[in-house]
Amino acid sequence: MPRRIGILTSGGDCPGLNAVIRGAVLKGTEVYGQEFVGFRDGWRGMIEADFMSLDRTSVRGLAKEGGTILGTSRIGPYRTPEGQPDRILATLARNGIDGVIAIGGDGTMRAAHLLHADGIPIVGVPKTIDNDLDGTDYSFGFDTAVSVATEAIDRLRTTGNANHRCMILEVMGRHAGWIALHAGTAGGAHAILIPEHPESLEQICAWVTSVHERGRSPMIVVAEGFTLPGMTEAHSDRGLDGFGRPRLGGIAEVLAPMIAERTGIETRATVLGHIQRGGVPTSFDRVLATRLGIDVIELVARRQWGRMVALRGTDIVSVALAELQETKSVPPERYHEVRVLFG
Ligand SMILES: Nc1ncnc2c1ncn2[C@@H]1O[C@H](COP(=O)(O)OP(=O)(O)OP(=O)(O)O)[C@@H](O)[C@H]1O
Ligand SMILES: O=P(O)(O)OC[C@H]1O[C@](O)(CO)[C@@H](O)[C@@H]1O
Ligand SMILES: [Mg+2]
Repeated sequence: MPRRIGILTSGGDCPGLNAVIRGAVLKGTEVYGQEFVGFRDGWRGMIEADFMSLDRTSVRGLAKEGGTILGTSRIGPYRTPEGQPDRILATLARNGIDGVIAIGGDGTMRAAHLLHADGIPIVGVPKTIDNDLDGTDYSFGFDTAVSVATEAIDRLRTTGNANHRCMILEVMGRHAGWIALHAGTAGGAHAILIPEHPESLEQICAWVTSVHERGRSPMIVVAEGFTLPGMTEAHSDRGLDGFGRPRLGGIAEVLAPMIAERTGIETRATVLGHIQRGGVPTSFDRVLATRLGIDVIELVARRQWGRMVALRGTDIVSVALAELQETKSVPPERYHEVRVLFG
């Protein structure tokens, strides 16, 4: 039975991370008598042996807290001499750590898979507001982000209607438009634009015009990774993230003047940004995160390294990290199901 376990949170933060940590620590300490440490700032803490002790007291009241008490980062393994697997194994052994629980998104799970293949005892817990992680029906954080984005749509509608304007809300979603799809559907958007399904400017303007002609304020929801035909990459003018990828954001500001010019309708853009990632998790996300935290301890107890806990229907199951596909995209039929309501 692994006795001392290290936990880390990696990638963007996400409401529910603390609930996972609490669920895992409570189950592990109370049921299996395990001891826990928390690596600070994701993989960095594991690589540099920068960790804090996690006991029952340190996770008290955490189910409802946003962010992560451990901190997170996009600093990863393999990039420095200390980040090589043999050095990581030696660091873990030196500190008496028998296994690692990595809570993160698709990137974190890819890194965990590589580390497992290189001999590191590691299991995964899926998190991401983007809901783009394969292998799990939903990831916690998504429901919270959708709630925040839906409220933003409701608010933009009243000001849009008062001023007879077209309103555009930009939400997160680098490769997948799940937040846009769900929030846009919940908020009754007149068009939803997602990375998986390009729409032409002509089509977008036709929807906007038809809504305006009915005397309503057109409401468009766009995911940050959406591209117009002819754009080779998602809009980015904010430099690179900690892993060297372009930081997205701002496509709504690009679209607004184009739509205004073509339709003659005054158009305003709002970029929701990190507001959708902060704050308290919804009760759905608290329950999902807590269950994943509880159940990942079973993987650890049975030394089922190289696996990730996941939601399948209403059950928590586990899947091999090796079997995860690149991105869980919005399927065409899910998009076309709501597209018939656009305009
Ligand atoms: N293929 C990879 N090889 C090695 N390390 C990786 C790999 N992919 C990701 N990582 C490491 O894991 C970190 C977390 O991944 P990433 O930044 O993609 O966030 P994520 O876990 O997908 O979460 P989210 O997308 O929700 O923010 C990266 O910043 C990087 O340090
Ligand atoms: O500003 P940061 O922390 O790099 O995060 C932005 C990215 O994080 C995500 O929200 C995933 O958490 C992506 O949709 C977005 O591109
Ligand atoms: Mg990701």
